Amino acid sequence: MASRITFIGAGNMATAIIGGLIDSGVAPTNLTATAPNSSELAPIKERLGIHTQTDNSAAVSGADVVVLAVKPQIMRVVCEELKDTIQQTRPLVISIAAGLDAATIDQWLGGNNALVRCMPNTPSLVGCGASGLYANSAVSEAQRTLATQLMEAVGIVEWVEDESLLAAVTAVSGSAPAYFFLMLEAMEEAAVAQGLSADTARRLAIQTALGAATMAQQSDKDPATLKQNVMSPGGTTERAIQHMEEAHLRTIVADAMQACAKRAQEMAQELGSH
Ligand SMILES: NC(=O)C1=CN([C@@H]2O[C@H](COP(=O)(O)OP(=O)(O)OC[C@H]3O[C@@H](n4cnc5c(N)ncnc54)[C@H](O)[C@@H]3O)[C@@H](O)[C@H]2O)C=CC1
Ligand SMILES: O=C(O)[C@@H]1CCC=N1
Repeated sequence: MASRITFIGAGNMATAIIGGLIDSGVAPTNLTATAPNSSELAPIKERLGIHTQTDNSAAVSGADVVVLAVKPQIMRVVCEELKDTIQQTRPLVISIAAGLDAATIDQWLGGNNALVRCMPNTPSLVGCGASGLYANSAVSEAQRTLATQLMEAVGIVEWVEDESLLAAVTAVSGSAPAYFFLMLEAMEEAAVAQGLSADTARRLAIQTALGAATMAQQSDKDPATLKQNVMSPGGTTERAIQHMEEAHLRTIVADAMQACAKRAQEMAQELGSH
């Protein structure tokens, strides 16, 4: 991918995508990241070899793709700062902000922009990202392909044609690495309580999560069947799963994902009165 890509914001999500892009073979010199303080940018420049800038407008001039990777709460200010340059240079704009809808961001950027909304996740850093994408009507087929290539460099891509479904994507993949990290935390704590060292417990739990995810990905069997295959009748797993079902784990997960999607919708309303 020879495109010049500028990231506005150089935080957790931007650096995860940048790291994944570089690992996938994108030249660091084609990548620029911005932040208000050069003290935040210096270690990123040093570690990744990308260009860095504290001036957002200067950073977007000459870019083919601009990735808006700041917190939703400051997106408006940032867009207004970029508006004039973007109206002149017309790059493909990709917003990764949770909640904020495409029409709002487009309006903040002066209107008629080719805009993709993307909900990525932090495993992009290790090439195992999962991103949901939505394109507004100004996005060309070539730009859609470019956005797909960009995010496929760091993981899998699923397009949605109904923008409101990005809230569900946020619940099932954008926020979801945290659910699995919570599970790892809880399993480590429980194993330590049963006498294992924290190191041993963590290594075993992480490898098991990786193994289960890899099996689920590679197998032609669904997760329910794979689960059943671990459960010997009258055995240990059956007892553990019975406990989780009786504690309503499915309801807990459903409620948490509902709350997550609802928060994405609330954020759109709070921040995006276009
Ligand atoms: N962290 C995650 O797992 C995910 C985050 N997102 C979205 O990504 C966006 C960024 O989130 P994080 O990376 O977690 O936040 P973060 O706080 O780690 O990064 C924000 C970055 O924006 C920079 N920044 C602040 N003001 C700026 C300005 N005026 N101009 C340029 N840069 C500025 C900060 O210095 C920082 O580098 C958010 O909109 C969030 O909704 C989406 C999916 C997953
Ligand atoms: O928690 C958040 O708001 C962001 C969006 C998805 C993951 N992190």
